[in-house]
Amino acid sequence: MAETAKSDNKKVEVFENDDLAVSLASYIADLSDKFTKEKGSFTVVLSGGTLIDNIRKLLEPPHVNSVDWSKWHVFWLDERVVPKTHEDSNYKLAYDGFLSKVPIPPGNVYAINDTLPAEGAADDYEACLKHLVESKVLPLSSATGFPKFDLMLLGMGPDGHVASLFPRHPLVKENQRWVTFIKDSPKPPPERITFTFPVINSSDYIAMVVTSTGAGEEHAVHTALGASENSEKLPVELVSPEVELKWFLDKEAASKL
Ligand SMILES: O=C(O)[C@H](O)[C@@H](O)[C@H](O)[C@H](O)COP(=O)(O)O
Repeated sequence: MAETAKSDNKKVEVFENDDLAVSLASYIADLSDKFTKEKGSFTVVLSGGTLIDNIRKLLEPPHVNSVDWSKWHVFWLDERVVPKTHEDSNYKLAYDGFLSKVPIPPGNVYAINDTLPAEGAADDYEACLKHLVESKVLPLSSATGFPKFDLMLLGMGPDGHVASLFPRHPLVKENQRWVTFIKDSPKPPPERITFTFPVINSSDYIAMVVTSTGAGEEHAVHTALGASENSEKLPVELVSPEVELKWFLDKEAASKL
């Protein structure tokens, strides 16, 4: 389990078996503790996909009892435009697998408005973030002017996408909006809302969690962390938070490094 500092704020760790989930839970719990002590709250952004399963160890001792869940504020990096009860909903995935099992105040869980079409849902989520800036739950980054989250938990698709920001899609370059929408996502379902890169990169900490699904994640990991010569960067290569980017890789995802 060698740790390699790839640059000043980037760390890469490779794990076997359950070690990834154990280490990721400790990482999240430590940051929860740090931010709760420093500012009385912890703002966490979830992804869909395999991420919720990978944070499962937070539901076990010691973390389930020691984390101050009442201080958590939970957001989504991206969400599918479907009802919250739908099998494709990232909210449902997180609720069933995580949120229903910890005492986070329901008012601190910021889900998409699932009664709106994609464009309206993105506007609504951005308005929700603006309200939280006004009420001082979210600060603005002094470096970028975009909202600053404490920790974002990212997954990565085999094509190198993060959130719902896909390779060669114009949304990758969006630099005004905080939250935007996509109606032609190459990964189904097609309609989603997503945080934009300026918001992603204004966060303090990002955990990039990649566990192989057998779909070829190791190639995008190699492009992002190996000696890639590609001129056009994959979305995952554009991730650059303000304090620390930490990669959690399983052996298969790291097999081409
Ligand atoms: O709504 C989604 O599809 C997810 O939020 C998505 O952005 C996910 O994080 C990546 O696609 C990685 O997915 P896996 O973890 O399943 O590889």
